[in-house]
Amino acid sequence: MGIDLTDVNKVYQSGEVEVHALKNASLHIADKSVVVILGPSGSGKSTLLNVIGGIDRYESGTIKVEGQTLHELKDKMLTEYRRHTLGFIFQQYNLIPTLTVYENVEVGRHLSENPLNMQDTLEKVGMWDKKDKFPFQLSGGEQQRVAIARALVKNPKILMCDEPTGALDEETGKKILTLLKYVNETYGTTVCIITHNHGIGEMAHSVIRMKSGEIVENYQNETPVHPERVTWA
Ligand SMILES: Nc1ncnc2c1ncn2[C@@H]1O[C@H](COP(=O)(O)OP(=O)(O)OP(=O)(O)O)[C@@H](O)[C@H]1O
Repeated sequence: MGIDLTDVNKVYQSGEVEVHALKNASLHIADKSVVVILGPSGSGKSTLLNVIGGIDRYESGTIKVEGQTLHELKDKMLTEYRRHTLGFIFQQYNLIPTLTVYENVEVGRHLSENPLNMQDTLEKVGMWDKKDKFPFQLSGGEQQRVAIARALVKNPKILMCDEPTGALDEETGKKILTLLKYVNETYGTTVCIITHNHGIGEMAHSVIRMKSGEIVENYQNETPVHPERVTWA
């Protein structure tokens, strides 16, 4: 089923000024694919992720995710949708500083009716041996692994990643991308990655490029490379 957008428009009212953040956006994202969304700052990448993620409402058009039409969902159903269908990962990890690694991941588990096993999830991201540490005791790459585990433990169909490697160096960033690819292959999770780093498109099944709120390019990549081999821009 995947994700389908048809003529989606999103306008932000900023004082007197209207910002047309999405202009007639239409696209299809295949189930179980890795999608990279590229574009300059302010081009609408996060807005696209937020409307698909049910964080933000849209003015017109249609978004269908796994057969559900988002604007038809009442608030309660939209909350359920965010909890069960989606996981989110951000550039700044957003871990709770007073909770251990294990406890941070438990937050994700409590949100889901059908969570994955805690130990298995923490082992998959390579953080089981650090489960009793606090975020300040971890490197950036380790914190991002915990954030991935927190999203993953919910057993989501779709993982939305907003600049997941934005705060990381090349070596660590590629390890995180390798982990996201592993999640895609192991669990069949659709992985959407927003980035400024063009090279990351090389690992994707499809690449979307945005400019001034429009999708100006959307192509399939027939030969995705291993994340370790992407050109780091
Ligand atoms: N809550 C908001 N209120 C008003 N304007 C907003 C809001 N969120 C985004 N915008 C505007 O919408 C446009 C698209 O923003 P968006 O964050 O989607 O871009 P982006 O491509 O993700 O940028 P970046 O790469 O810098 O994160 C920008 O002009 C931005 O200023």
